[in-house]
Amino acid sequence: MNILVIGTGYVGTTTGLIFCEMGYRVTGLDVDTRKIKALKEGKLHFFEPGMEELLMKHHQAGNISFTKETEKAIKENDIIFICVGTPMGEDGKADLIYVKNVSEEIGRYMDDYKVIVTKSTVPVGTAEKVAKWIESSQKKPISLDVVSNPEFLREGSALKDALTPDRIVIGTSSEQSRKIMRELYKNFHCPVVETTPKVSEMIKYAANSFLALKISYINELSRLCDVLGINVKDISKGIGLDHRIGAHFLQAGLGYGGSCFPKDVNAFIQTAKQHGRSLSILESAVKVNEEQPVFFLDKIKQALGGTVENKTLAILGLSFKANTDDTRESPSLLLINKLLEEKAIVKTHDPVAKTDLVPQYPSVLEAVEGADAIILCTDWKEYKEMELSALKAVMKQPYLFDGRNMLDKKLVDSLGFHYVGIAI
Ligand SMILES: NC(=O)c1ccc[n+]([C@@H]2O[C@H](COP(=O)([O-])OP(=O)(O)OC[C@H]3O[C@@H](n4cnc5c(N)ncnc54)[C@H](O)[C@@H]3O)[C@@H](O)[C@H]2O)c1
Ligand SMILES: O=c1ccn([C@@H]2O[C@H](COP(=O)(O)OP(=O)(O)O[C@H]3O[C@H](CO)[C@@H](O)[C@H](O)[C@H]3O)[C@@H](O)[C@H]2O)c(=O)[nH]1
Repeated sequence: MNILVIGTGYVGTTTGLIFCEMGYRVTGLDVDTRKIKALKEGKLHFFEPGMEELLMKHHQAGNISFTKETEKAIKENDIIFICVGTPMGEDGKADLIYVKNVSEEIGRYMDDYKVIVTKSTVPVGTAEKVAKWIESSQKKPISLDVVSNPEFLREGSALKDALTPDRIVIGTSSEQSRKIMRELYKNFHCPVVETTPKVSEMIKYAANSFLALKISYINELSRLCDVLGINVKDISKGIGLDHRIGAHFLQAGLGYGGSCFPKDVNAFIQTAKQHGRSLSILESAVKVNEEQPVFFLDKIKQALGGTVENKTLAILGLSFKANTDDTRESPSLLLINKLLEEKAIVKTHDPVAKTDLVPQYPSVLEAVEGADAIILCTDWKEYKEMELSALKAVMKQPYLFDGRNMLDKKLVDSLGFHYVGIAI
């Protein structure tokens, strides 16, 4: 069985590589010339720990190849994973244009039975649409099955998440494709949920939304903790030890960002609306998430005498979380824009992510030089290990705002800083 992944972004590339690890021959197809050129040389076009090494290994062994030749790639492969983007449309719904385009290409070029697997995060009912799009562009009827097999990897730990997942969800109504999917995943040691495409599609949205909800819950609690003089970390620990609640995704901060939670929570809300129902609990989670950077900005202004105008502020961290260069929906960029609106002078640093919004410096020391305050926005390990005394020596004022609650307040204060976290 040969595997084709369509879309060589985070999900497509990871999916391709994990199946190489399982002994399959994989082709990656993309319309982006720059990405394909890099991948063909064994180079990764995004930052993800450990992935470039694995790519090089399978590239050199001849297990993975990359192409822009759609027709040939579709004809030569039996199992096709759709891994294209499903960004948020203007109405908050998932925009399925890339999935539709790919489906029509598959229909146009397939010449024997194929299993089409949607790895992209797609709304309930999309598997049926994909089948219709494919069938309506076939020159003559050729059988196919569409399987929903959502991806649960996190950026920054993509390989580990994809190679050792908590579960695999396979949604199909055909016995033939179920057998093929079982065979594909036979060497994974985790529970496999076999279900219908609709259930599978909904599981993905329900999981992401639940995690986003957990984050918004602790973030809203953090605002109450702030006025009550309670350290929110003590609350996270105290409730997280209850196994029914669990300690994960209870870190208060600047709010969730990234290419998934914001768009998926919104799309799920829209799915409910389309069917005459509401997901009001998720609407609240979105509102809390939008308010959280504003809450933090107010704390910053309060500490700096009521305004940030003409203050030099060093933003540390641009990516939406550590270990990725992805800045999509990053709370850091949101905060930078708000600070610029309030006429602050903003400088920045990130170990890998880039921005054109404000001057970016190659070292933390250069970024904080002459600053009135450091604002920590991303939980990079190197920011936890910064030589704070050396930074203080080059700053105008020693303010440190920790938007990720990642430093030890007592220690930072003892070095002469004025430390402000999120309810800490
Ligand atoms: N990024 C994540 O951590 C993650 C995790 C789980 C699920 N997902 C979901 O997986 C999907 C893909 O996410 P991503 O982050 O990998 O997206 P991405 O934007 O990084 O990559 C998508 C790729 O698809 C390519 N593409 C678009 N149209 C194409 C076509 N007609 N033919 C060939 N290639 C085409 C694009 O050029 C791009 O390289 C989304 O639905 C997303 O919600 C993402
Ligand atoms: O306690 C926490 C945990 C996370 N975050 C933030 O939440 C966002 C998302 O983080 P994370 O979930 O680790 O990253 P993603 O790579 O976006 O992964 C999510 O989105 C993917 C795409 O759908 C799913 O596959 C993953 O299972 C899901 O965790 C980031 O801004 C984090 O800083 C917090 O603020 N507090």
